[in-house]
Amino acid sequence: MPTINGNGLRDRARAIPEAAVARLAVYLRVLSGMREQGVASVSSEELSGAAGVNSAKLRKDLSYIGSYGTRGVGYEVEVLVDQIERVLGLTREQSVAVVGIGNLGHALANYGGFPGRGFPVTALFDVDPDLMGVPVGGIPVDHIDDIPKVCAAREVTIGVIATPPPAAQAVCDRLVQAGVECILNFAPVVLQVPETVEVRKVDLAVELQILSFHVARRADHAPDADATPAQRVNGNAPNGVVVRR
Ligand SMILES: NC(=O)c1ccc[n+]([C@@H]2O[C@H](COP(=O)([O-])OP(=O)(O)OC[C@H]3O[C@@H](n4cnc5c(N)ncnc54)[C@H](O)[C@@H]3O)[C@@H](O)[C@H]2O)c1
Repeated sequence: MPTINGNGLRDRARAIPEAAVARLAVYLRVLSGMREQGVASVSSEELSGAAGVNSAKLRKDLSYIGSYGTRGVGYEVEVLVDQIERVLGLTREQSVAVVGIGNLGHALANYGGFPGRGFPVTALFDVDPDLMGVPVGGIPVDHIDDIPKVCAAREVTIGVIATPPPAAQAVCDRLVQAGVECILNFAPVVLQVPETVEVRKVDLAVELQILSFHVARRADHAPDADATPAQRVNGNAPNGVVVRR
């Protein structure tokens, strides 16, 4: 199985489309589970089925990182995990700070799934006096004035913003001034950052709208397009006639 490393890997990583990067992260999650179960090799069909993408797309995605598999054997799980981790920059842990410890911040801080994926939450910040020093998920909440000191001491590389929208830009500026170069923003605002800083925005409402679009489009193309979803599930058209499939 051809592999690439060093500069070659970094050059290739720069050329990978954003959507493929997101799928590589999904393959990594699936492959890590397989590795835990002692699976040594996996076919592209098995991996694509488990990841929920078609196998042609999977092979194309893996070709971006120079992994083509072996006919009749497939991909070596251990090797593929290592390659994807290196392309995604996961060879060292990324320490995460969450700012805004309200409903969302509490959920993120208490979620136990991040450390195992290489993203331990190590710092929490808020402005609410009642929260200062209170442990959430085992980590005491600090005031945002302490962002520079705490982020430096805990080597924070990723800042998660879970504040109300009006506070998000100022919080982002503080994180950037503290040397944090990756921001995951949950607040529904567009953040201004220097070119050296990467921002990803999470908006569940947008995801729901995309789902809604797909459902609506599928319904438009269905033979019983005028039926309600319940009628389609039951096989009944609006006029009470049973639809045959
Ligand atoms: N992206 C999504 O899908 C999604 C989903 C839910 C919520 N949100 C967004 O996440 C944010 C948080 O939502 P929530 O329900 O947890 O709100 P919340 O009101 O429960 O919590 C907000 C927290 O931020 C703190 N805060 C306020 N100003 C601050 C500042 N300047 N610095 C640091 N902390 C500050 C508050 O004290 C509070 O603890 C909102 O912007 C909301 O719109 C996004």
